[in-house]
Amino acid sequence: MTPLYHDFAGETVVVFGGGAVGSRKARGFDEAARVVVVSPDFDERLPSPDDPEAERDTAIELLRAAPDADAVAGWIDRLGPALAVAATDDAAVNAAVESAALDRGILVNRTDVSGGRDPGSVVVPATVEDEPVTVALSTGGTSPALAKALRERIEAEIEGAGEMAALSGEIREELKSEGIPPEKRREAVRRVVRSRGVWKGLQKGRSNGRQEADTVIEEVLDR
Ligand SMILES: C[C@@]1(CC(=O)O)C2=NC(=C\c3[nH]c(c(CCC(=O)O)c3CC(=O)O)Cc3[nH]c(c(CC(=O)O)c3CCC(=O)O)/C=C3\N/C(=C\2)[C@@H](CCC(=O)O)[C@]3(C)CC(=O)O)/[C@H]1CCC(=O)O
Ligand SMILES: NC(=O)c1ccc[n+]([C@@H]2O[C@H](COP(=O)([O-])OP(=O)(O)OC[C@H]3O[C@@H](n4cnc5c(N)ncnc54)[C@H](O)[C@@H]3O)[C@@H](O)[C@H]2O)c1
Repeated sequence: MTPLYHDFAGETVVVFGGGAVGSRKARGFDEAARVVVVSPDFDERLPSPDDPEAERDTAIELLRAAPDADAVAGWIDRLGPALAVAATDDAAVNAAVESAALDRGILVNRTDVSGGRDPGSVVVPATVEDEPVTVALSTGGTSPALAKALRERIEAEIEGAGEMAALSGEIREELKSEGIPPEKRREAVRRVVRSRGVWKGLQKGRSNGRQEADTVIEEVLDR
């Protein structure tokens, strides 16, 4: 397994099966892509297709249908997804989603199998986000429960990383535009992201973090 971050902007993700797992997958992709869930019934965490009052600010579309294994390929052809998620509780339907997707060169996520995978088959990792920082982790499909437990540890570990990314990114651009030689610039940025003082300062606010960072930078640049 090789981890990659994939941009699904402008793409369609189709999820077969609207139960607990299908619902979690749909909500995991809905910020990035148009998401279509095909299922005879839908988990309560998905907006009801029959409720005129339901909030429509989500990109999730619900299609009420229960295609059998033979009909799955036709649904995939009509919807034209970049990724198909097999999340029904019917192994034959999930297998049909996988083979139809692979035949068409479409990425596929089987939620009901772990371990070895066919080429083109993807695992959805446990994810921690502190924008723009994203940590994704997988146990190679061996132990989803461990992936979740590790994700909870990392959540605490990366607290504040989003602010640090923004600050150090800004400093990097400034030092570049000031014409600081690359070696010095790299050393300054490396020290900033490792500085306990800067991390602590950022907890109090961006300007505190910036002040701490400036001290570190001055030391490196000998100014
Ligand atoms: C990371 C996460 C993302 C997500 O799904 O969104 C995810 N599973 C999560 C949680 C979770 N899933 C399960 C439990 C119950 C405990 C347990 O059984 O272990 C828990 C924990 C819990 O709920 O507490 C059950 C389960 N999961 C799979 C099977 C099928 C099988 O093993 O054959 C079964 C048994 C079903 C059954 O027997 O009924 C399969 C997969 N689940 C994966 C991902 C992929 C491998 C990821 C990796 O490489 O580690 C893979 C292979 C396919 C895929 O879905 O891509 C999400 C964490 C969300 C978070 O961060 O909180
Ligand atoms: N990846 C994971 O994290 C994970 C976790 C638990 C379970 N699972 C596996 O994922 C599968 C789904 O789990 P769940 O808890 O969501 O089950 P569930 O029973 O809550 O949901 C299954 C959904 O699939 C729908 N469905 C059935 N036949 C269909 C068809 N022909 N076309 C479209 N939809 C159809 C059902 O109506 C239901 O809404 C199970 O096979 C289970 O082994 C995976």
